[in-house]
Amino acid sequence: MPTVSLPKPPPFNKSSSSTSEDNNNNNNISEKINPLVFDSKVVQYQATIPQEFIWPDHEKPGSTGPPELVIPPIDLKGVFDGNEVAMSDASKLVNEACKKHGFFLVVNHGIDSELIKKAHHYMDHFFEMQLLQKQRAQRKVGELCGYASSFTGRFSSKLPWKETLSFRFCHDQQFPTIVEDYFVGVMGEHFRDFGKVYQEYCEAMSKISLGVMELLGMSLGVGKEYFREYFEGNDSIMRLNYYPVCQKPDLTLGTGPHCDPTSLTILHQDQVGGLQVFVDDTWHAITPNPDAFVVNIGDTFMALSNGIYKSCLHRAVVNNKTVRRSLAFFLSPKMDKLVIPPKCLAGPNNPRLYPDFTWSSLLEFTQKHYRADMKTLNAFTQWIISHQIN
Ligand SMILES: C=C1C[C@]23C[C@H]1CC[C@H]2[C@]1(C)CCC[C@@](C)(C(=O)O)[C@H]1[C@@H]3C(=O)O
Ligand SMILES: O=C(O)CCC(=O)C(=O)O
Ligand SMILES: [Fe+2]
Repeated sequence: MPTVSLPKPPPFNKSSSSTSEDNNNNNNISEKINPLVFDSKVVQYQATIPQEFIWPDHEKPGSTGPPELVIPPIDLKGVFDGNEVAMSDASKLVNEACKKHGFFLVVNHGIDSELIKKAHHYMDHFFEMQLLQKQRAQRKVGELCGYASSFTGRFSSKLPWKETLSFRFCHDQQFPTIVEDYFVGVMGEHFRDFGKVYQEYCEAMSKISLGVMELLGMSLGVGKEYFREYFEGNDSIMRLNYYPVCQKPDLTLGTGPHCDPTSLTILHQDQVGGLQVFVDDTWHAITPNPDAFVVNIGDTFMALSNGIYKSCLHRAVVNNKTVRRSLAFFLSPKMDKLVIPPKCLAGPNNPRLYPDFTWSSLLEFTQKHYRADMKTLNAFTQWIISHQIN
């Protein structure tokens, strides 16, 4: 993914060291002295958890599972068929959920269940390789695409108990095989079938995302086409999450508490369970449903809705029994797209909450200056204001 450079403001409280840093603490441990390696084949058996993976007491997941969040899944069947009543019913449910916590489930989405199964199964072709093989796709500092074994070398504390593989998808005729080409490029010809599977999966995710954008447009009263057109040429991110077994799951987190900085997330989790959403001041478990996709609003869409819809606060916990996998499609507009809410969503009674910005500038902020958490958009807003070049 090209990193689009911002106008060059002074560095964002850059530490002197070039090693890892994160916004929550700037203690810089040089990886050169004792490089921390997160090898899933090793860490799954470790009873002693390295300090860097142990979360602060107030963020630890605790040993008892939280209550389940029970919300009615939204049936997309009629919505996608143009059934007015189905669209009206669904848009009311979406409006209620997104105003409150930014999370909902969709069923009857039309995505082939065999494709979903294949997308889960193919993950193991990559993640079960030896670490050195996986590191052929190693993600570079400041970039989003590639393989990461936790984020050793990127962050210095509160490291997530996961491996990730992230890649770009463009809904654009000019890039019809971008995913397949990426994997053949970094892993070789024997990864062509792997790339084809995720090319097809991303095309399905883009299709469902644009359908949900019609629903969101209707629910906000701006009409079906407004957001669909805005995201038509989306330049999105696909991420495969692989959470190894952890012997001390009450000390660690697979993915820490955060709001996705992107616009909309379409997530499919396997049957293990571990996704949690923060609603009514408490964490709630999302019970896996193989027929449902989890959909959550991200920071960029919260800004597009002028704060009317909430970016969903969520996290993922791990367990001491079995590996967990999830497929996350992060819908994002083109890099240079300006994030400005439609005029009808801002006015004297509801003033603008966020400045105009491009998606690429927010993405770069999360990749080079700030570890995305539950305050990213406010931190980004402050950063823009404090570096305003007039
Ligand atoms: C734009 C992105 C940054 C992250 C991947 C996508 C959307 C979600 C973001 C992330 C998952 C939020 C939690 C922190 C993070 C560092 C992670 O745990 O992976 C975030 C991703 C990233 O910066 O790599
Ligand atoms: O794995 C999950 O269930 C959640 C992952 C997530 O929130 C993310 O990748 O942004
Ligand atoms: Fe997320």
